[in-house]
Amino acid sequence: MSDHHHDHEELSEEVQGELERLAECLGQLHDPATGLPLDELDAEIEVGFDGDAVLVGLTLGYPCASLEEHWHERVRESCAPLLKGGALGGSQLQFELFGEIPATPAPDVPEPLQKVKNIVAVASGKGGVGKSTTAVNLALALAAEGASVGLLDADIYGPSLPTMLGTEGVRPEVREQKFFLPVPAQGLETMSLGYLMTEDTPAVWRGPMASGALNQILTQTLWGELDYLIVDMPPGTGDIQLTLAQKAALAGAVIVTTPQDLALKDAIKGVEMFRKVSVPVLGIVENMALHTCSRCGHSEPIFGSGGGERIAAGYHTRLLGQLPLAMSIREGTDGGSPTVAAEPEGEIAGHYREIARRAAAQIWLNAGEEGMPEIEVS
Ligand SMILES: Nc1ncnc2c1ncn2[C@@H]1O[C@H](COP(=O)(O)OP(=O)(O)OP(=O)(O)O)[C@@H](O)[C@H]1O
Repeated sequence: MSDHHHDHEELSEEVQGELERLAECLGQLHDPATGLPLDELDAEIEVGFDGDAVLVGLTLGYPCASLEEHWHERVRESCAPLLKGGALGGSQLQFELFGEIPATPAPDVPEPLQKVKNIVAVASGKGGVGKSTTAVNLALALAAEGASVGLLDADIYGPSLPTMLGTEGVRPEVREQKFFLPVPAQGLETMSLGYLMTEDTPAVWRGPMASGALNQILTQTLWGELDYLIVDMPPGTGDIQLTLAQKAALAGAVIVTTPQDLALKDAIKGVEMFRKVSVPVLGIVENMALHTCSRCGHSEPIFGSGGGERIAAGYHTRLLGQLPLAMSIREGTDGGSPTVAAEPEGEIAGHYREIARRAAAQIWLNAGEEGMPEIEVS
C-alpha cells in the first residue's frame, strides 16, 4: 500500500460524501451488454481517494476487455463535475475495469466438467445455417475479451472444428487409458469427434453409436479451469440434442438462424427444445442476414429483415446480433483461421465480440436470478 493510501475511516466527511455522490452517479450508467443501469446489476463499483487521485474500479460479470476505454471515457464524464471543485477538486481519475465471471451451479455434472464454470450450447434447428462458424468465432471472441474458453465440437454428422482451427490430423493425448486431454488451438482448449475419427470411420455415424461417442468425449475430456465451454451442437432438435442439453447442465443456449422463413421456423423449434429442458435461451444470432455488395460496399437484407428480432420478442428472448453474408467469414472458417482470429480488430470480429459479451452478460443476469421461480412462457 502506498504512503498516500488512506482507509475510508480516515477520509474527511466531506470527501466521503463526495465519493458517495460519485458512486451514485456511476450506478446510473447503463451497461451496454445488458442495457441495464449498473445499480440494477450485480456490478461492483469501488470508489476511493488516495489524496491525489480518485480511484474507481468497476467489476462486471462477463468478459469485457475491449470495453476498458469505453468505460473509462464514460466514468471520466460522470466524474468530471465532482473533480472540478469541492473536496475532490483537482484530483486525477484512475480507473480499472474487471470481468469476474460467475459459475452456473451444476450439481450432478460428471467430474471432468466440474472445473468448467459455464457450459453454453450453440445450436440451430437445422443444418447449414452457420452454427459451427458462429460457435468457433464466439469462443474466440470470449477469449479475446479475457475469458478462458474451451470448444467442444459435438456435431456428430460432420465435425468441422479441426478444419476451422487448422488442427486436422491431430490426435488428443490420452490419460489413464480413460481421459482425453483437450487439444490447444488458437488460445482455446478444443475437443472434437473429428480428432478421433480415422479414414475408416464411417462419415455419417448412426444415432446410438454417435451419441455414445459424443457422451464419451463430453464426460471424459479433462478440461482445465474454464470460464466457458462452448458446445457446437449437432444440428436439429432430436433426441441426441435433448439428451446432450440435459447431461451437460447447460448455463444457456445460443440459437443460430438465417433470415429465411423456413430457418426461422426451425429456430423456434430450437428455442422450444431448450425451454422444455429448462435451459435458458441466451438469445438468437441471425447469420447471413445482410449481403454486402463487393463492388459498392452497400449492405442489404437480401432475405428480408426483422425475422430474428420478431422471434426474439415473441419468445421472450433477445436478438444478440446479426452477421453479414461475407466472403471473408467463409474463407476464414474453411481455411483454418476464423474471422475473429484472422482480423481481431475488424468490423466482423467486432460483431462477434458484441454478441459474445451479450450472451455472457445474459448468463450473469441469470446467475443473479438464482432461486427465482421459473417463469413459464407458453
Ligand atoms: N456469415 C457467413 N457468410 C459467409 N459464409 C458463411 C457465413 N456463415 C457460415 N458460412 C459458411 O457456410 C458454410 C456452412 O457453415 P457452418 O459449417 O458453420 O454451418 P453449420 O450450421 O454448422 O452446418 P452443419 O449443419 O453442416 O454443421 C461454411 O462453408 C461456412 O464457411
